[in-house]
Amino acid sequence: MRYISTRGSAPALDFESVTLAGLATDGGLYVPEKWPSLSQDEIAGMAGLSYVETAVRVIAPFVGDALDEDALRALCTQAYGRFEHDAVTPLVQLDHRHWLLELFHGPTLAFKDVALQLLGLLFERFLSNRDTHLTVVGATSGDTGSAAIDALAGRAKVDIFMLHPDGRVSDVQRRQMTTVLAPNVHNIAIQGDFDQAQAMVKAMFADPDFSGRFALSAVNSINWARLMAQVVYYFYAAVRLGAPHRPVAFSVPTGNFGDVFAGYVAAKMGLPVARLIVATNINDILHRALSAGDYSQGTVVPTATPSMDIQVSSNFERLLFDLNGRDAFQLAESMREFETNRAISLTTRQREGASAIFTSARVDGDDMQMAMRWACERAGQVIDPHSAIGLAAAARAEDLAAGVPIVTLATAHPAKFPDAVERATGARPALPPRVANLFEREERYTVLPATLDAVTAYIAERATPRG
Ligand SMILES: Cc1ncc(COP(=O)(O)O)c(C=O)c1O
Ligand SMILES: N[C@@H](CCOP(=O)(O)O)C(=O)O
Repeated sequence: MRYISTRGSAPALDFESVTLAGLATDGGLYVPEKWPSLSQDEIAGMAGLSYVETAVRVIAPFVGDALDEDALRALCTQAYGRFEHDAVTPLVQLDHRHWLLELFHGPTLAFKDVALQLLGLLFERFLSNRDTHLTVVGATSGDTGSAAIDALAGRAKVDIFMLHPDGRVSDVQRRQMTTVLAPNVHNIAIQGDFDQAQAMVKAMFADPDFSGRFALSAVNSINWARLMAQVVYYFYAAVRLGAPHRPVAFSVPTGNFGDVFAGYVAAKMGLPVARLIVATNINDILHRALSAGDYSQGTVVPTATPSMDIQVSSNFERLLFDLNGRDAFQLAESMREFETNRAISLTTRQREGASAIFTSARVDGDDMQMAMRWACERAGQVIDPHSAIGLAAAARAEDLAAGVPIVTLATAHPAKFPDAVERATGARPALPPRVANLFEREERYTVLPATLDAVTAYIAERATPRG
């Protein structure tokens, strides 16, 4: 399998190189040259398989000869062995139509663990044969940071520098990052928002001097391997609900468009996905783009769903590329226009292609709270505010054919957002035992202004040059 950049002027790479590279050198995002497909029989053959075996079948076409099947199985077994639920990502029924796909049973209690536990192991394996020291730079609105730090803390040949928006993540999210004191972990709180942090990360990749001195890599969903690992749970859930003989819809709380793009990839591979519902909070660039073709950056408004407080959704570029006939020249033009004007309009072709599978909904704080209360009172489930945005959007999908189950992705454990959960339901969720002493641990992080100079100087002083 080869990977090409959405902007067309970076070299095509194999799986190992694309995993280590993260972002393409032309500023684009890597996608497989061709979507692999699984036949209806192959999908039917996933019935009853464990999560690990499902992962091996879904991931194998993407890794090519970088890993043989036994090696892939060993990595998946190790990665998902750290999850606290035997099913890894269990399905929970809410009523006759609605289901929750619980993605938060990993070490840091959010869906990011599903991909990052595997990515940490892939980095280790691919670095073991190379004389390279990796400098991972990442941006987080709360969950990617802790999951990536857990996956990489203490590993040889890699340093991680994680930027989070100062004061705009929950206390649990911040402490999950800042109490990891391994010497290769560097937490930076920037005095700005997530979009500024993400823009700085991309600028570091685009700076030939900086990226020439350090072997940069990414743990955000700009890294293809992140999305690849997330495709698995769409198959796992849909097969349990009757796929390939029955189509299934998914409602996905969305920020950077990574999780829901993984659902699009599953559909491209042959999974019968009836619909992908893109659920945003009031930071609604994706809802405006999908409902009106208006992809224009607004100001980020802090909400009770901080992980979705994003107004530039990196992975939307992957969708725009695919929907416009993979025309890299046109896409690069559009992205240049976006970088200059902070706005683009979707082409008719892109809008029509998107509407064949995506719908979207903007969910405000009141509707989010109502969904949390509904889940608690009617279905006995305490859910986190991000998952509630997804559930509220799912409840609006009244036009879906009868008999199509709607699976809402439950992206974080409610205990990561105890204040918001308590406000909505009156119940304060306790931290699970694996993180119970979080508030007693020492924290370490550095606050920096949201300027590229300040952040690159900080990193350059501490990072190890490429080998
Ligand atoms: C809890 C939670 N829900 C939803 C999202 C949105 O996911 P994505 O950025 O992949 O759209 C995030 C952050 O990414 C998150 O941390
Ligand atoms: N919500 C995310 C933002 C970064 O998204 P990613 O999926 O691209 O890493 C977070 O929790 O950090």
